[in-house]
Amino acid sequence: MTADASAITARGLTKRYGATIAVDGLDLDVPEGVVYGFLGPNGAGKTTTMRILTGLIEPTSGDGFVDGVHCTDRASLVEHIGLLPEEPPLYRELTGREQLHFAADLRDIPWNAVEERALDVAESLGLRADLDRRIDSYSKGMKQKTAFIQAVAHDPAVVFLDEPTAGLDPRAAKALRELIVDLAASETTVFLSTHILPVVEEIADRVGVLYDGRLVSEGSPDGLAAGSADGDGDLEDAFLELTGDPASAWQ
Ligand SMILES: Nc1ncnc2c1ncn2[C@@H]1O[C@H](COP(=O)(O)OP(=O)(O)OP(=O)(O)O)[C@@H](O)[C@H]1O
Repeated sequence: MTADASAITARGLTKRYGATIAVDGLDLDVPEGVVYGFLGPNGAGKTTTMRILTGLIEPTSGDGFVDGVHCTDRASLVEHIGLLPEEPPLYRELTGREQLHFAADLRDIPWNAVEERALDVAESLGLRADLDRRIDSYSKGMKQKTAFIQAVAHDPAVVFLDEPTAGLDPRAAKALRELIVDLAASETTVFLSTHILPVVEEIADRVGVLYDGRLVSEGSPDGLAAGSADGDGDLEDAFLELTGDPASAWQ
């Protein structure tokens, strides 16, 4: 199979853990320069999908391409992608600035090639003044900001974000949403996994809903909401209908 023009393509992507099928024959086509909201209930397979597409684990079968690079070609993939995982890997004994240097080094990118962009993002998130403090003195939100900067500083073609606003105060969360929209406006593709549906309604161009490892619906946030049973529901109504019986959903 060859890559096509999509930023992200998956064909029959499958991941099994023993008897558990975490991702089950997933087909995806994410166009370039969009914010793609990747939704699904706990255990649906979102993290597993992102781990496959970012080369952290290999699929059991099927293919995935990101910016034209096969997901098992980890060495090539690294310059094309940025990843903010659920539990960001940060070295507590480094300062924020040293951590960002280190992340650039890992990609073989000189710090001066990413410095301006990294500092701009730090400024937008209100972290710039704290960059010379050690990470072990950072709050949860400050660590999250550092991890986000680390994911985007090298200007990758595709950024994978897992709950990027976790731990951020309302001002920082707003700034981060604006940064995500700016990324897409500059042709970066943002693959956004979150349970915060209003964020998806606000900033996603397309939404895919995963359930039991399968894509059960895809479209614009408005399109999905309009597809809910009464036709005038919101994304939450559509999500609950697509992923279980809304009458039995916890209120
Ligand atoms: N390393 C692993 N070993 C065994 N099972 C796993 C492993 N990783 C994930 N799973 C299983 O795969 C399924 C999908 O998990 P995954 O973490 O991808 O879901 P998720 O959609 O990201 O969930 P959440 O919203 O809770 O983060 C779950 O049944 C989970 O228990």
